[in-house]
Amino acid sequence: QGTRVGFYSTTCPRAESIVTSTVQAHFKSNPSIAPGLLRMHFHDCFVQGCDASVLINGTGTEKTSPPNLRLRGYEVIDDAKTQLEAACPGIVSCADILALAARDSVVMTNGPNWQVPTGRRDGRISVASDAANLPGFTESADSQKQKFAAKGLNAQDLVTLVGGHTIGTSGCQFFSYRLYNFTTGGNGADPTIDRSFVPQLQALCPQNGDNRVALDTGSQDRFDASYFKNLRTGRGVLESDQKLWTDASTKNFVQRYLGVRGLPGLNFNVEFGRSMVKMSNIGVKTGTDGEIRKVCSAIN
Ligand code: HEM
Ligand SMILES: [Ca+2]
Ligand SMILES: [Ca+2]
Repeated sequence: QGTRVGFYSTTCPRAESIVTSTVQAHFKSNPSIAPGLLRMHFHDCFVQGCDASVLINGTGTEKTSPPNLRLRGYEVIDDAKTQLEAACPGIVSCADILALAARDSVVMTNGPNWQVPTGRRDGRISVASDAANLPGFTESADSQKQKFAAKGLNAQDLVTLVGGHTIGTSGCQFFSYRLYNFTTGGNGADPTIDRSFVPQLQALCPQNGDNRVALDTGSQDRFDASYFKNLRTGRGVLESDQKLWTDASTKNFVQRYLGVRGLPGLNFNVEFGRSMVKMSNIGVKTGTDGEIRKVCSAIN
């Protein structure tokens, strides 16, 4: 008894199309909800499984933990839920809405489409300290691999899923320490950053400023393999991203996405869908576990 494609086909046949049209409507007025929803699904799955625990409001819930403070797109999930409760009350879980919305977000940014198994139920626990499961932006490749392995995801899944950084932005606060006084001597920047990229990032992130900067320079709105090219040329924005090029095993997967000669090629679009299905099945509650929330921001 796990998740399956088409779980709502008889109980709420319009479930998936309602989610898609809602994401589409919000995306039209604000394209930044696409990266927002993709990231939110990842942050949900890594804490208590994909159970919408990240959506709960209140003191001390996951939402209030540092990695989740900048999540975007809650209003999209709430909007879809309102419409789904009108169409099929008590049937569609918030966890499934988020999993479907993450897929739709990738499709809307010209990425691959894939079938999302559904049937997740919503959790009743949301505790800020559990968000420590999430990898941090200074994390070594080894430690990133460990945190993914703890969720049943291998090194290929890690490289593939972090490839989600092909869309969206980061606040300067998560990488400006790499630009100023990171080392003494030279330009003071992290030596793994491409030398000509340093002044560009410094201009976008003056000391003490906090702008948002593309994680995939030159291609932040498009779901493509450009992110991996940027890792090769030292243009990874987050320290954790650039480390995927330093570590031998993760570098190998990056190179396979780049189609480096002599290595078996990998297709980013195909693998992304596969790894997303794995990620969106982490710790799922099904059957009579958990509940179907009435409102996504509160336990029933
Ligand atoms: C080692 C693992 C990861 C680390 C350390 C990491 C860290 C970060 C950080 C620090 C940001 C910037 C947040 C902000 O300023 O708002 C970010 C953004 C983002 N992350 Fe990750 N991330 C990781 C893995 C993933 C995965 C697996 C996905 C999706 C499958 C993902 C999707 C995104 C997206 C789409 C954004 C842009 C969000 C936006 O524009 O609102 N990340 N990540
Ligand atoms: Ca969760
Ligand atoms: Ca891109």
